[in-house]
Amino acid sequence: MSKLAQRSISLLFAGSIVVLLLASKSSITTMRLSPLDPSSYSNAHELIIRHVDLDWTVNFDKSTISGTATLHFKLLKSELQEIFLDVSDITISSVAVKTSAGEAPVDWDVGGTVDNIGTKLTIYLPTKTSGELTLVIAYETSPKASALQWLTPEQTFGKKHPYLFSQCQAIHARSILPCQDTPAVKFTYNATLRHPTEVTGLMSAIKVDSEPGVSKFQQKTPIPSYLLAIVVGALVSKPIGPISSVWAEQEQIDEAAEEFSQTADFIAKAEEICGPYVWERYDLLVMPPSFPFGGMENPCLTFVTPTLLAGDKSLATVVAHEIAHSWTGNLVTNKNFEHFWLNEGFTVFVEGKIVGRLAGNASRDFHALHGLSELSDCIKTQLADTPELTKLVVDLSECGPDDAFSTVPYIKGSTFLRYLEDLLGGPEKFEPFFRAYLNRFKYQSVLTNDFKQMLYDWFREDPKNEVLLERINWDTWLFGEGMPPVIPNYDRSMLEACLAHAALWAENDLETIKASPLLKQTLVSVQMIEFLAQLLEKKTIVDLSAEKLALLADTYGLSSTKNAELRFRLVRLYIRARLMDKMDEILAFLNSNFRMKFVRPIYKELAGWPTAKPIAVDNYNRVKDQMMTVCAYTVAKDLGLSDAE
Ligand SMILES: CC/C=C\C/C=C\C[C@@H](O)/C=C/C=C/C=C\[C@@H](O)CCCC(=O)O
Ligand SMILES: [Zn+2]
Repeated sequence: MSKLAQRSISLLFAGSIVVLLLASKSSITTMRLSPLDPSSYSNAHELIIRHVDLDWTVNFDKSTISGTATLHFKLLKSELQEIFLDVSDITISSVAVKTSAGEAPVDWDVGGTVDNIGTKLTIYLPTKTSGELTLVIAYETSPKASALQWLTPEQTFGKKHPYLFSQCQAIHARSILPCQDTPAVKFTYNATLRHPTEVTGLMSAIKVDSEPGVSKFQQKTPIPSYLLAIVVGALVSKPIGPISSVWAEQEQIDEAAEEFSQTADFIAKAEEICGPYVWERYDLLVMPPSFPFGGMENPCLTFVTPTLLAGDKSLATVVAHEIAHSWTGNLVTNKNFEHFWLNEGFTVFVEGKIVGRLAGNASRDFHALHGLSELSDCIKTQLADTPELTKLVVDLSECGPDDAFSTVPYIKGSTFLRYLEDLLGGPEKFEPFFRAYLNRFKYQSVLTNDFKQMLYDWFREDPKNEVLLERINWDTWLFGEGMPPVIPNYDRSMLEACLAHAALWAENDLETIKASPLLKQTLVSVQMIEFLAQLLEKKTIVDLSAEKLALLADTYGLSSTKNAELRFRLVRLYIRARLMDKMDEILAFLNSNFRMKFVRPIYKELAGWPTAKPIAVDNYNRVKDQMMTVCAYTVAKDLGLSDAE
C-alpha cells in the first residue's frame, strides 16, 4: 500500500492555516481516525446524529450551497465535552446549541486535515451534557466541494439552465454538511431547498411541498450520510411504474422511459427476494455524462449514468442493482467502508437473483461469469500494484475509500454468497436465511462478523449443516488476495459462444475468420460484451492489426453501436493494437462521458503506450475541469501525474 500510505496533515485553527506537516509513512501507518471508522473523525461511539434539518440555498452564481444544518444528537455517554465532526472545504460561520430557551453560540475549531479524508471539526460543549442535544451550524460549501458538480448551461443538453448534482459515497457528504460522515450512523432528514425558480430541485427523499424556487423534502427512513443527495436542473419526469417515474432533461426523457421500462418488474422480484419495499417511491434520474458511476442508490431517487441508454435495455441490470440496494446497503449498511462487500457483494447477489427470476438461471449464471471476467481484468490491470486491495475486507487505515474502490467487493463478494448458497442447500435453504438477515439488521449498520454470526446461528439449527459450515475457509475468502478461492459451478451455456468467438478472433488470420461458420451465429448484446471482454483477456491476438479490427467492428456492427460497454472494449482493442489512426475515436469516447469504469482503464492503457501518453495527458488537462473531483483525481493517478500522488 506504499503509494497510498502517505496522508498529508495540515492543522487549521478557526479557518487559518497554522502549521503544515507532511506525515511520514511510518508515523501514520496504523492511524485509525476513530474507533468505528478509519475514514471518519467522528466520536460516534459517544453520540450519534438521529435527525438532520437542512435549510439550503443553492447559489449557482458562486457555485456554493449556503445555509444551516441542524443536527439532533442522542448522547451515548454522559458528561460529554467535545463533539468531533467531519468537514471538508466548508466555511463555518457559527455553531450554536439550540434549546427551548433559544440558541447559544459555542466554541469550535477545525484542524487535522488528512488528504482524501478531510478535516476534523471540534465543537466544545459549554456544560456537561447528557441525553439529547441539538446543534445549529451555519456554513457555506466551497466551489470545489468534492461531493458537488456544477455545470454551466452550455454543459447541459438544453443549454439554457445551470445544473447541480451530488455524489456523496463514500465520504464526500462532509463537503456539503458538517456531520458524522460514517455509515455507522443513520439519521432521518428534512430539507428546505431554495433554488432558481426555472429549475427543479430533487433530493434522496420524498418531496412534501413545493412552490416556485422552494422545495421541501422529508426522508423518514434513517440513512447513512453517504445517501444524502441533491440535484437541481431543468428536469422533467415520466411515469414508468406504480411507484416510479424517470427524471431527465427533456431531450432524453422518452428514451430513458423506454430503456428503464422494466423497473416495476425489477422491484416486484426484489420484494420477493428481500421483503417489503419501505422507501415509498423508487424514481430514477438520468444524470449528465460526467456522473462518475454507473448508478448510485440514493433512496427514493436512484442516479444513473446516461451510458446505460443503449437502446435495447441490455444495460438495465444496473437498475436492478440499484433497486437491490434498497435492502442491501440502504437498509442493512456496512458499518465502515472496509466492509463495503456487505453493501456491494450482497447487492450483486440480489441483482443476479432478479435476473434469474426474470430471464432464467442460464442468464443469472452468465451474468455472474461476466462479473468474473471484469474482476479478472480489474485485478490484472487496475490493482496490479496494490494486491492488498484485492481482499474482500480491506484495511482503510492508510488510504481513502476512493483509492480502494474496485470491482472486488462486488464480484468477489457476490461469488462468496453464491458459494455459500450452493454449499448450504441452494436457494430454497439460503433465501429464507437471507431474508431473515435483512429483516434482523434493517435500519442498522453491520460488520462482516455480524453476518457470519447470524449465518452460523441460523444454519446450526440443523446439526447436519455442521460439517458444511466447517468447510468454509473464511480467512481465505475475506483476507486472501486475488480471484475468489472457489468458482461456483455456473451454467456456462451462454458463455460458450463468447469463448468460441474470442478464440476465433484471437487465434486466426483474416481469411480463416472470414470463412468461419461461427460468424453466422448471432450473439445478443450481453454476449457481445463478454466476447470482447474475453478477447481483451487474451495474452496474444494473432495479427492484431487495423484490418482485423476493422473487420471485427464491421462484422458485429460496433462502429455505429450506442452501447457504451461495447465501445469501451472496442476502444481498448484499438489501444492494444497501437492504432494511432483511431486516436480521434478513442478520445471521442473518452470525452463523451466521465464514468470511471470506462475512463480509468482507457487512460491507464494510454499511459502504457509511450507515443499516446502525451496525447492522453494533454486531453486530460483539457477536460479535467468537466470531471467530478473523484474522477479527476483517480485518472491523474492512473496517468502517473504527480499532483495526484
Ligand atoms: C473496498 C473498497 C472500499 C471502499 C470503497 C467505497 C466507496 C468508494 C467510492 O469511490 C464510491 C463508490 C460509489 C459507487 C457507486 C456506484 C457503483 O455501484 C458503480 C460501480 C461502477 C460503475 O458501474 O460505474
Ligand atoms: Zn452498488
